[in-house]
Amino acid sequence: MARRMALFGGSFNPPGLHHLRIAEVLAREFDEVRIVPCGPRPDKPEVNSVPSAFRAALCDLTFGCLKGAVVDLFDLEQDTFTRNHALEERYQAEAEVWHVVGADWIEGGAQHRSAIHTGWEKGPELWQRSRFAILTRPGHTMDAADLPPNHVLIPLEIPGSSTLIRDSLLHRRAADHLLTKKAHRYINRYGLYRGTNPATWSRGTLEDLKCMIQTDPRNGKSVNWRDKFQPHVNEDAPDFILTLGGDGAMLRCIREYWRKRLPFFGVNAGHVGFLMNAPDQVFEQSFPPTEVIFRQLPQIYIEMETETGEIIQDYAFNDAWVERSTSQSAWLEVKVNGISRLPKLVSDGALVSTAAGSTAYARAMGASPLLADTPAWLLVGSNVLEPAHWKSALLSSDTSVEILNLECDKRPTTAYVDGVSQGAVRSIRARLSRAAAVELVFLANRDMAEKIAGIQFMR
Ligand SMILES: Nc1ncnc2c1ncn2[C@@H]1O[C@H](COP(=O)(O)OP(=O)(O)OP(=O)(O)O)[C@@H](O)[C@H]1O
Ligand SMILES: O=C(O)c1ccc[n+]([C@@H]2O[C@H](COP(=O)([O-])O)[C@@H](O)[C@H]2O)c1
Repeated sequence: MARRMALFGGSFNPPGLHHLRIAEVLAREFDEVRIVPCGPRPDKPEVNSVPSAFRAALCDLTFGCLKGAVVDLFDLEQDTFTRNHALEERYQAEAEVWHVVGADWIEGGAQHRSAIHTGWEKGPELWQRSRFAILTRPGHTMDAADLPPNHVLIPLEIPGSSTLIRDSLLHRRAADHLLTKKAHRYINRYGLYRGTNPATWSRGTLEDLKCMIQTDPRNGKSVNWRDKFQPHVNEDAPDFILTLGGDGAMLRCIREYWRKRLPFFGVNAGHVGFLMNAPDQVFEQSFPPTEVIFRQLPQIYIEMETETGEIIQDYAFNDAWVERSTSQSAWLEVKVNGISRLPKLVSDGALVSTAAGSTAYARAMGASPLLADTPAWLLVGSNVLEPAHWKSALLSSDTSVEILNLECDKRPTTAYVDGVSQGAVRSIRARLSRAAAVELVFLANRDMAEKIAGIQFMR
């Protein structure tokens, strides 16, 4: 029998407990539930009220632990709305696709006047030929004559809507019974849906919370520290991730676990530890610390074109770069927002870095470090021969950058993402991600801002 996929699209603005309950029922009925939060949509302008990165995190936080559920962040990352007919085409090679909709979408179906007929692209055609999983919904009576030809009925009595959640949050009414605990905590941290601009950092606490621990097996100090923190571990339901090691260990940990959307609290067992907290300060107070600062930091979204023309996507927390693979210097072209700004860059390579990563390789290559919440990122050349004296550029958050190898055969280049080799590439395209962000946590009096001050004023 074919694998059956429930395609559960929606604005999930925000995703609530009602959505999770629905997804749990779907996960019992289908082999997979593919959850697709939509990007900007002409029929739902309110989805733009909260930046996509927050909506993406909330979807991961709400559905991430549900077995059989997969959250597809494509639309949020690409800032688009993929219509259901296109989603069906995208997924049909993987499974038999069933479009999930609430009963509100099929009212008037018998007269070919349902919202699917009138509001979906190719609606009438899909109505006839596609498969639908119809959810009964309190407040919406369902007439059997309105059902589409190929359907399964999922009888539910789950009250709730995102409109109600948004309204409760806006008017400062309790919403904890409408959201998962993790999503509620996250919404409060960044002041989402309050009618004001969301924050990118906030003060808070880790007190009484449980963690999962990641150590660096090659770092004895980090492995020895594990026992100290063992009483605070709950591997099954952690509230934050405790990383013991250096910045490299933190980068590896972020690469592996960022989709858990849990805050990362690092304790430095390495050298620089820019992404980490200092061990003496952590050990001198109770654990988990009562006063901390949470910072939501964007990742870089990267598309790399390999030598065979394949496009590979990835995310970088600190930086991504292209480097010469042989003794020949690299000849690169750099385009910014599609405009060729450096038609021929002769160098060892070129790097893009987030503000959070600006204290690492970007700084070593001569760029100024940026405060972590600077709404900007960096492009930096490595050992630049031509154009003489060009070193780096500060980029605004909505800038896209393309680095192209002008002589792939004679002067091959390799790409690196957060220090991990991605093999030979012809080009990379990069911009700040709209869907991938990471939360780092610092002791309140030793936050990242304080560390930057230390670098800038040589302390
Ligand atoms: N309580 C519910 N019972 C059954 N179906 C629901 C319920 N809430 C939402 N749905 C269905 O889930 C899908 C995604 O919903 P969506 O994200 O738009 O949620 P919503 O809570 O209805 O949002 P909003 O209130 O912003 O319109 C839609 O097909 C919708 O009909
Ligand atoms: O395909 C379309 O043109 C189309 C237009 C509007 C809505 N939809 C789908 O309808 C579903 C429910 O949407 P909503 O508004 O309740 O979030 C969801 O899967 C959307 O992708 C689809």
